[in-house]
Amino acid sequence: MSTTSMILTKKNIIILSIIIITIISYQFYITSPSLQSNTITNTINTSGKGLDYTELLNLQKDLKVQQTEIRKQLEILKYSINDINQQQNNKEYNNNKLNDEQLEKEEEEKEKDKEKEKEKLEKKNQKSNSLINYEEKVKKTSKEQPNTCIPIEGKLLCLPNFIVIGTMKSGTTFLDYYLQRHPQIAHHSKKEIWYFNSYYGNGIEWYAKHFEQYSSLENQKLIGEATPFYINNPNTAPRLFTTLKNAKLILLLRDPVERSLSQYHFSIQWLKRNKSPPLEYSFEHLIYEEADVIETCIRGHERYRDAYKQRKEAEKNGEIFNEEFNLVDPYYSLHSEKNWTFYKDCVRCDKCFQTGTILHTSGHPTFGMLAKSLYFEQLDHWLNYFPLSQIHIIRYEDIASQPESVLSELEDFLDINHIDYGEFKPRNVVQHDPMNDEIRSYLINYFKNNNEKLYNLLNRDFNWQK
Ligand SMILES: Nc1ncnc2c1ncn2[C@@H]1O[C@H](COP(=O)(O)OS(=O)(=O)O)[C@@H](OP(=O)(O)O)[C@H]1O
Repeated sequence: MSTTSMILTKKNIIILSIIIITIISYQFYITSPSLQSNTITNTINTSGKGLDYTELLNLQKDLKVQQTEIRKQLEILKYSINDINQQQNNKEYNNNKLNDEQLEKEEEEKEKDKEKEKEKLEKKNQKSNSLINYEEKVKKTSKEQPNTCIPIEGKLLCLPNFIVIGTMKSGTTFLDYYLQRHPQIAHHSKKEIWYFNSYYGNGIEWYAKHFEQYSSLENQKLIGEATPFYINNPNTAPRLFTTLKNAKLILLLRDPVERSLSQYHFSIQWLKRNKSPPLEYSFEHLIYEEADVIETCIRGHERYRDAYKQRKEAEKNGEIFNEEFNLVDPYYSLHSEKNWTFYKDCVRCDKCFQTGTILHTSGHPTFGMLAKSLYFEQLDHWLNYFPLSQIHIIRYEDIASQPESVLSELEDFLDINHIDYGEFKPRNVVQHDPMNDEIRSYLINYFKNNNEKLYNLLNRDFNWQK
């Protein structure tokens, strides 16, 4: 029972008692012998005579009747109070009973929950124990470099222990082709899985299923893949770190001037292959345009950030701000009709102001011909997650000219045997004319600073065009 209803009941009792007492008193007053006796006394006093004996007897009789009546009423009142108290007690009892039952139920449910938690924990422990066992076993069997394996439905799915993270158009297909021929390296279903940049949401099991798996851990091989777009996607490094923080990383870097041109010709082919409209713009046109966008969108980010803030603020206040925003954004009006997400992202979201995000914006294969070649900025971001000692950097020009010695060094890095790969043939070649001198010197100049920074960071001269 709630406190309020208790108070109400007590209040009711008091009110009832007052009413009954009032009624009785009133009755008593009307029939009161004292009232009569007052009259009698008055009579005695005024007449000067006393009452006779019969009158006194009658008075006494009346008094007794009144007394009995009062007693009766009091009895009734007592019963009523008892009754109310009884009812109240019953209610309290019932409520207590209900509370007890509820408490019992809650206790039971708590117990059940505890049991469930216990079961879950036991299952989890069993799982992690089996993982530990597997890992221990793999450690014993594959010497230096244990695979990261996950037990799924009674089977063990093993994940890469090395990943080629970039960069696009730097001989990644060539490298992957020969690594796949090494007997200590497991086969994959395709070179580029795009898990850490695009398909992360598909889950680790999806990723693991792209690699050849072995029933016996004794035969376990090294596992690897090569997605050139990992390096320029800012999400990849943190995702890779949380999933495979011990994976060995391989990065191919090519003279950025040549890399940009290679990407341009790749784009022409890609559009043809995908039956898209052909590229209307020359290499030069796109290079100058992108340089302009990078300058205003990344380097001049403050101006855009302010415009973006203003726009958000206006939207919050229910204002329509597109007109004004477009005025401060020359690229939006210039490129909106092309529907290229590169420019839209640049002017419309603040995440593109982080260096790196704009570098991976997809939507068109020509995007980032310059940006993808700014290696220092990309690597700088990766070094927040992986130590340099974990990243084996290969100069494209070296693998192109002396593949044998480059692969031999890589075998050492991966801790696998040296093998004879036979004859080397270029892979993924796109025939194209060289660039003209004007754009070449523009590009050499464009990449100069960034290249210098890279050389300093790695303490290595890549000897690219100066
Ligand atoms: N052995 C050898 N020697 C010299 N050059 C070679 C070799 N193998 C591949 N290549 C050149 O590498 C370019 C393709 O790089 P990728 O395979 O990384 O491209 S992709 O990002 O996977 O599309 C592509 O460059 P371009 O021809 O300039 O476009 C290939 O010709």
